Amino acid sequence: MAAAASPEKHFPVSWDMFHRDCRALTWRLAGAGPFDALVTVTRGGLVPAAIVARELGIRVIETICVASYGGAAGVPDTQQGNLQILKGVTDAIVALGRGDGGKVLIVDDLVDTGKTARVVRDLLPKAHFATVYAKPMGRPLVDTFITEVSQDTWIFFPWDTGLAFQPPIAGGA
Ligand SMILES: O=P(O)(O)OC[C@H]1O[C@H](OP(=O)(O)OP(=O)(O)O)[C@H](O)[C@@H]1O
Ligand SMILES: O=c1[nH]c(=O)c2nc[nH]c2[nH]1
Ligand SMILES: [Mg+2]
Repeated sequence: MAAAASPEKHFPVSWDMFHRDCRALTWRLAGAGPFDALVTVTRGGLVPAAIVARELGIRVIETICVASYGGAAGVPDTQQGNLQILKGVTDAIVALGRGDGGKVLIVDDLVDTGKTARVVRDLLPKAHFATVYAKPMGRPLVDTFITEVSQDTWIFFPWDTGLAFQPPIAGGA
């Protein structure tokens, strides 16, 4: 199944909300550890990974670099294309993620269709997958998340947005 072609609902997330939700995620993860390494799915996973790693005291951090959404200039990247792994993880992390003597935590900002999570899971099948937000299609692929939004909702992260004038509701906005 594909992602919602043109998400109807908006879920804007402020920096404060995001920080609070990442802390809540960490509380939920505390019982699932301890973790020997954290793998963050770039780029969206980088911000929650920094917060979760700080809270859980994880210092071994690796990236898996994946790209799949690419929109036209000036609009959100709501269309998912072919998923590309631009950089994988080291053999040592792959061994840990297969359950060889340690525990790996994967962190991403959200799971939507689950396409990204499936590719990362195939690489690290025994790792614990955590996202801050989840949509129904991708939810079965993650072990821990904090907030679920509907499939036709687009989540707007603070690093993708800024303050802007909002027309009054009475004007038909
Ligand atoms: O469940 P899916 O439908 O696969 O979508 C989820 C992925 O999409 C976004 O990443 P994106 O590929 O847009 O790159 P980015 O992290 O660099 O923004 C998001 O950060 C997740 O990694
Ligand atoms: O900023 C984003 N918001 C979303 O809802 C989403 N889904 C996939 N990729 C996404 N990126
Ligand atoms: Mg991403």
